[in-house]
Amino acid sequence: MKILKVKNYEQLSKAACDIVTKKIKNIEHPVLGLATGSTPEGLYKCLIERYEAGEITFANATSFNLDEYVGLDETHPGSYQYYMKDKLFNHINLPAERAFVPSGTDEDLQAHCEAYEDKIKKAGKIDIQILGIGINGHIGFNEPGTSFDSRTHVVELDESTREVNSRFFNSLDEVPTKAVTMGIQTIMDADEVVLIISGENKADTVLAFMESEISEEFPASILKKHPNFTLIVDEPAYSKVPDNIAAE
Ligand SMILES: O=P(O)(O)OC[C@H]1O[C@](O)(CO)[C@@H](O)[C@@H]1O
Repeated sequence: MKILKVKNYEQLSKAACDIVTKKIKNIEHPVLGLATGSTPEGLYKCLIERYEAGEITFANATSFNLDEYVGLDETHPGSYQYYMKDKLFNHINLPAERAFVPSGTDEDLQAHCEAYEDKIKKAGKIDIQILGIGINGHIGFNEPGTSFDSRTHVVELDESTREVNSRFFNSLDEVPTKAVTMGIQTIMDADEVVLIISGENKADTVLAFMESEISEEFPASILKKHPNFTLIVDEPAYSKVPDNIAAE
């Protein structure tokens, strides 16, 4: 595990943007694994700026998003399809037919999950997977207790996750109870994984991550076993980690 400690959210977004930019420039047909939530917004702004400046192109890229709420389609402002269009896809030249986000409205969600895995396989592999983390250690929507062997599947969301994410909805009642998410094994199969964590409200989560044994009770802990994993964390998020916890 490599840890990149940076001062603030701006530097965190730039550090993640530099890593993704390098991949895009060095790989002929890059396959990007993308995340939603508040944390990657700065990364997406930076990628848009570099695209607009002519520094990078997404013409040969493919992307796969981590997750989507069950029951929300792309017209719902709380859906991740809407988020991705709004925050990134509408502003770059990534071909729409290669910008994959799981569907939360497919009639046969089980078949959809299997087809999503097949699409990733067909694309080769995910070259770089961007991740955020939930306060309970979830990655994608893989809540505590999810098998490390899991592939894309339908999950029941933890109440704590629904509460935290209710800020994107008018009320808690509107937050779906289920989601489709890439599995933990799907994430671990990526060539490179970058976890970005920012802000004081994630300080307990970062401490729990740093102290965690590898356990399905704290899904992100498995990332410590990934051969090419970088944690990018800002000072407020790292503020509770004592000096005696070694950062490799
Ligand atoms: O960046 P945020 O908004 O804290 O979200 C953290 C994580 O939660 C999710 O949005 C799912 O709840 C993940 O996809 C994301 O990485």
